[in-house]
Amino acid sequence: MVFENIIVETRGRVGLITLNRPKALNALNGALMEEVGNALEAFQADKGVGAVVITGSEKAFAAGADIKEMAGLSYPDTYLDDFITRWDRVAQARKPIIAAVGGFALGGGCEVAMMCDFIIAADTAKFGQPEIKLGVIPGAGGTQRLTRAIGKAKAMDLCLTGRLMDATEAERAGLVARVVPAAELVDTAIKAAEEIASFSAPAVLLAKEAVNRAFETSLAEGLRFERRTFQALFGTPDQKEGMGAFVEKRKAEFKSR
Ligand SMILES: CC(C)=CC(=O)SCCNC(=O)CCNC(=O)[C@H](O)C(C)(C)COP(=O)(O)OP(=O)(O)OC[C@H]1O[C@@H](n2cnc3c(N)ncnc32)[C@H](O)[C@@H]1OP(=O)(O)O
Repeated sequence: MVFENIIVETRGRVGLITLNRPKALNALNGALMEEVGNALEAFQADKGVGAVVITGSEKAFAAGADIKEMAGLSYPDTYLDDFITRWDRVAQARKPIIAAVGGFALGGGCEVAMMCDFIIAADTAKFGQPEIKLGVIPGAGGTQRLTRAIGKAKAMDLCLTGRLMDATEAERAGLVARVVPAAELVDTAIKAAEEIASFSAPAVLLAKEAVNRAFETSLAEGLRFERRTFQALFGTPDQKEGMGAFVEKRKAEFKSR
């Protein structure tokens, strides 16, 4: 598969997608997002890949949706084409995705990072939803995922003022899982993804599904889903291997079965 706006590689059992429109600070145009969706689908089909990392450049993870591409659109254009629906391929991916964010993650950039399962940020990262300065509001989850991640007060602050939040504040607020020195960003994310990929794939995918349930359903429903999923995993050879290896004081060798 040939990609023009992203670089796609595998590192061991990790799929790595690097957003690569440096002159536009990785502004997310239709072509780039189509390529990201296609790369994720290819990684989904590849049994050798257990987790994915999406990253950008040192200066920008992504400075948002491509304003130049959107500027001339009318309401019927945006409503009928609904281009952001195509971005949902990130949120709908079944394998875990880590966003490794350095530099700007603004507007759609912050939203794509939030579609991933967790964010590891460089100490240089800056997050924001500055759409208000463009006369619009976030359109790819910024008012919803951000509010669930950091709460109403901070989400309102960011969406209404358009101010940026640095990595320390983002970690304190709960948007970011870890902050690391910029030089260690991609290696740290790949190491975390490698660790995830070394576990039992059914357990990993179900853990992702169960955590996501917490955002979509009541506590009682979520707990029921978690309990049934936990119980079902006792039907897998990997549960026997994982617990057997602990008892026998050896490293588990999961077969994803
Ligand atoms: C998802 C939805 C529905 C909406 C959105 O995401 S709306 C977009 C939200 N993002 C923004 O509003 C950020 C826009 N960018 C900036 O404010 C600045 O570029 C910056 C603060 C991130 C960086 O400023 P800096 O002075 O360091 O760099 P620039 O000269 O401004 O940018 C370099 C180069 O990149 C182009 N660029 C940057 N962001 C975008 C973008 N979102 N869309 C299209 N192009 C972008 C910028 O125009 C410049 O290129 P040119 O010199 O060729 O114009």
